[in-house]
Amino acid sequence: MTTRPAPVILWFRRDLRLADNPALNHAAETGRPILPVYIHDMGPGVRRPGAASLWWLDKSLRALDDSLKARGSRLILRSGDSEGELRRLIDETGADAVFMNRLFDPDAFARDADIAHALKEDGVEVKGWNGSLLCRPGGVMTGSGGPYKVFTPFMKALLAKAEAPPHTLGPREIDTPTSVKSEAVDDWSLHPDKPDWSGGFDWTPGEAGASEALSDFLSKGLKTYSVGRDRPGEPGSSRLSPHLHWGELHPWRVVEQVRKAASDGRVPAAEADKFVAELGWRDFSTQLLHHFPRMTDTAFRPEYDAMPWLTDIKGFNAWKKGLTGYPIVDAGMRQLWTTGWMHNRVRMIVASFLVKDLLIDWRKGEAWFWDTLVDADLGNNVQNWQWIAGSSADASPYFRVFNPTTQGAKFDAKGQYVRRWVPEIAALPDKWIHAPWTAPAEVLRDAGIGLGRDYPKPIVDHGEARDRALDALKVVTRSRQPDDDSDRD
Ligand SMILES: Cc1cc2nc3c(=O)[nH]c(=O)nc-3n(C[C@H](O)[C@H](O)[C@H](O)COP(=O)(O)OP(=O)(O)OC[C@H]3O[C@@H](n4cnc5c(N)ncnc54)[C@H](O)[C@@H]3O)c2cc1C
Repeated sequence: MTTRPAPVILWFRRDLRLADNPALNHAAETGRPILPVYIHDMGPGVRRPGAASLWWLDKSLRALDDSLKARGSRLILRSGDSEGELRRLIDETGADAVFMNRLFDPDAFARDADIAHALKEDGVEVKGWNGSLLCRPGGVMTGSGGPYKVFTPFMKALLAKAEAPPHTLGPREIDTPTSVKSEAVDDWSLHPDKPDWSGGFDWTPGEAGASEALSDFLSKGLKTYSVGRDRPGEPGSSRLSPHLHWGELHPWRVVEQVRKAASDGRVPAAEADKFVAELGWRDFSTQLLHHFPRMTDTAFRPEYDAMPWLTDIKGFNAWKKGLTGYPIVDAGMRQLWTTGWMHNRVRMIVASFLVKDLLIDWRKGEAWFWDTLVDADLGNNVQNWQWIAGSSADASPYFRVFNPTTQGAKFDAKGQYVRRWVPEIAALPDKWIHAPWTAPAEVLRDAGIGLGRDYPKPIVDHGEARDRALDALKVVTRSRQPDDDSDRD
């Protein structure tokens, strides 16, 4: 009688795909049965996903299960403490190996290291790979051996050193023992219900949805990406962020396809390069957080923790609800709430408004984004919020204050974006769409708008708020001079 070899546990986390999945490929190479498992661990230690992320997870797990079933396998679902559930599965099945793609967020990384250490002590083989970044943190370091703190040299070094792994589709058949019990995703209540505000989430989570989004972008937005990515009223960016966050496609596949579009002459090379550079911010943010884990809660530049933030509950609520009286800010916050996503240019504008015009701590904004974004990602969210606050490593200086009116006029000149998300002022002519309070009384009357009745008057005067922010900054540093509007590039 032949005994079945001990299975390998394939621990899925934020790598919810079968193609280009190093842990899956290595598990398949062992020739042993594979136990694909996802553990829903909402315990302390690692930041829990926000509500919009859980919405995504719900759908992505179902899609992954379908893909596994098509290969003769299935996704085993367990909930509870990660180490405890892995041990339970090991006891139940006799598995003696755990393969995973690494998470690089500091808390998850530390937890996984503890789990690996403990399991190895008990004779279990534990192995991890990079399946989510162009280059694992630490893969490129400065000449003096430290982590990069400035984006441009980081990206240059990354592109010079890191190599795309070969494209793989994963095994055609996956042998998974049928006797192992799984929980049901329905029982996890990941989809919001009190209230269910996800009616406007127009996304297709999962590997197939990610491929579709990439194809769509290659044939449309990429051609004019460098300009289009800054036009919130047009579909100019890839919208790949939630797919990338959940690991539904490998970033190197994205880079390869984008570069191929350029080498085939379908898009200008400069557009492809610009896109790859933006994608690099994802690696940059993650490696920064990995090397400086305190960044999740404290300013990268510690002097910024002395900022005299205000507790402005009314202002914070107006910001969250999209009722600040600044149309581009309100449009962004409503897009976020309705769709679980916000355009990058507008993320910068609304973040600057919160941190500078309202003088509210960036951590409050980061937490709101964390709960409401389908692409909420610790490295990207924390790094970008600190970038806006001026406290990150390679940050926009604090004295650069985004002017919501001129930003709106520049990047949403015809007001398409604002009209879509702030319909109560849609009838205003373009000239006043980004500053309704400056419109003459008869223009407002003709457009049927009563300011303060149909749409709020600005909750702060931007000029005064800017001066107040710069005053507050004096607490932090007296060495910099005030400047005007900021553009990231
Ligand atoms: C305050 C603030 C908070 C943010 N929070 C997040 C977050 O939680 N999760 C997140 O994925 N992005 C975050 N971003 C970055 C950026 O806004 C989004 O990645 C982008 O809007 C996603 O849309 P896209 O996929 O169409 O981007 P594209 O322009 O098509 O870019 C392609 C990919 O590159 C990466 N990327 C692009 N810009 C950035 C950037 N500035 N930083 C890091 N990666 C980038 C993303 O993975 C993105 O999907 C934040 C930006 C700001 C200003």
